[in-house]
Amino acid sequence: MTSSAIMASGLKKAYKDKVVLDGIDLDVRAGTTFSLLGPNGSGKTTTVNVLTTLLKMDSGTARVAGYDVATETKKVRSSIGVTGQFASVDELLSGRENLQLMADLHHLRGGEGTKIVERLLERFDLGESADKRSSTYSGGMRRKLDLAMTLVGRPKIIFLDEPTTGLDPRSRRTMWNIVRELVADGITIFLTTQYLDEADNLADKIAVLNEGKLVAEGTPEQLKRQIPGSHVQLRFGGVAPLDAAVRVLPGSTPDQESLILRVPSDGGNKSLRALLDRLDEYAIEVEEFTVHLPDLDDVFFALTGHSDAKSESTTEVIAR
Ligand SMILES: Nc1ncnc2c1ncn2[C@@H]1O[C@H](COP(=O)(O)OP(=O)(O)OP(=O)(O)O)[C@@H](O)[C@H]1O
Repeated sequence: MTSSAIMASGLKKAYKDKVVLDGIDLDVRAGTTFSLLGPNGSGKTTTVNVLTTLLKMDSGTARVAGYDVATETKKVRSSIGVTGQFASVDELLSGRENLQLMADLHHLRGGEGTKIVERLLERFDLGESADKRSSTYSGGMRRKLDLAMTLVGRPKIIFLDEPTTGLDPRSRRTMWNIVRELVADGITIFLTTQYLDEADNLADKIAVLNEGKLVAEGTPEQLKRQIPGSHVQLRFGGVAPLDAAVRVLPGSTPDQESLILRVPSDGGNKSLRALLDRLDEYAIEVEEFTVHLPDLDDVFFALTGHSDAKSESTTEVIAR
């Protein structure tokens, strides 16, 4: 049976007269990845701070690992791990020393602590640099060490606050794989991110936060289905083939300046083939053929009116 790892109802938080969270409800199933997606300043970190007991909410209720965040802070804290944008790594210490320090803080004495530290160094591929000062580590290594430090306490729920902001694509992928492994081990992940592709790749469920309110919630597929944006773009070498295509492709929208024709399509093989056959039938030459499937970027834009969330495009360009 799946149960809720995190439940929140009517979370509100304001700084003076600035409302930052305006009645947030959350239900995160145990053993899943939940992503809170939102642009800069939308309230993601504030939500994490409330749920991790670092910040008191003004009103509402929240339970994490079954404990009340307002009255059972110690129990909440012992069930969770938190890694933030500002890692808790002590730069003067080596990777091994940082991990050992965490083992000591969790009272893992002697052999047990050492065993866990060695296992984590190996798991996170930090063995070779284990005895180097962590100030010499790359951004990706530091994030990995930070997460490894969190795991020393064997948390059931991990809050990852923008874990890949500022990382290069390779380090991001490594971090994503680590997150997947943690979930496979039964850990619940609460992930905040500004990256649409990150939420798309990792999350079982996404909630979109905008100006302190949840504006949408669902699986990545459910969110994408809300936006009927799929279409094909055809670029022509001149006005004559563009006009000819408009005549034979009903529902299409031409842009005379860029010589681009936008044709509604579900993007499936069958309809793409039919479209190309029709162009061939009328001997209309196309310079470029692009399939645009709606992605979370479209969803995000439609819901928030912002396009400042970052994503890798899912647009496929087929030059003819
Ligand atoms: N201590 C504070 N005092 C006053 N305003 C604050 C405080 N902390 C946060 N805010 C404001 O609350 C809003 C939400 O901030 P928050 O850090 O939760 O957003 P975020 O979605 O995590 O943004 P980012 O992606 O930039 O980290 C912002 O407008 C921020 O300026």
